[in-house]
Amino acid sequence: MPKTLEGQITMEKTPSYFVTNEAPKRIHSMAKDTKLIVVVRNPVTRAISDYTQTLSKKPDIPTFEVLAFKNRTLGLIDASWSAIRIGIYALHLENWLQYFPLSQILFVSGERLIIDPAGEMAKVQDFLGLKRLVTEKHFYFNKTKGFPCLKKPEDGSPPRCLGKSKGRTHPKIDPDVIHRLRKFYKPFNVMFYQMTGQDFQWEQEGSDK
Ligand SMILES: Nc1ncnc2c1ncn2[C@@H]1O[C@H](COP(=O)(O)OS(=O)(=O)O)[C@@H](OP(=O)(O)O)[C@H]1O
Repeated sequence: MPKTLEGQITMEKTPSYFVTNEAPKRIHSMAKDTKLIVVVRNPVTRAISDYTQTLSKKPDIPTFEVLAFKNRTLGLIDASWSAIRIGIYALHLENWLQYFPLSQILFVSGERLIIDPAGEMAKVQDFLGLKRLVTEKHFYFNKTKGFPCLKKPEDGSPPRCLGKSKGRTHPKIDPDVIHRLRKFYKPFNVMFYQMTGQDFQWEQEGSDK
């Protein structure tokens, strides 16, 4: 970590911290006033996205449908597969709440981040006690990329989209498998909404498209 000067905040991004058992205790013992930001998306889409990322590096892995089940005939989901386990957000959050109050954690909706990046960034800036400097004018929707991209109107620098590995097309997954995964996640999602006081609406039709 670089030294943080007066008036500065230091930020660090490691997605795996959220699901690492030892992380809350370690971060708390380092700085208990640390603010935490977690971007969460529909766990079904998250699992497919995770698989898509692995597949791009290891094209020979079994299909998503095969990996998702311990026993497909019995409909038994393999919750030990990391792509699935990571999406059990309530389980991971419970671990963090042993060390940090909810007020120190901001949950950003991954879906809203795509639909309304400026709106989600306003929440992030408020949470960090920053002036709302990043606003609507810093985003535009890039039709080729299919996602919002960033521009800096102040200095005239070229717009910037996230890299090729973000926003890839997902493979088509058997609808029955999607259905079973939705059912699997539902109680954990409901628990997560209760714990956070936020309804992410992942049960709505089409939210995992
Ligand atoms: N603006 C913008 N541009 C591109 N992609 C965007 C954007 N906003 C959110 N997303 C979604 O971010 C997903 C990739 O993030 P990751 O969590 O995999 O990133 S990281 O590996 O943790 O760095 C990525 O998931 P995939 O679509 O599965 O690739 C995107 O859906």
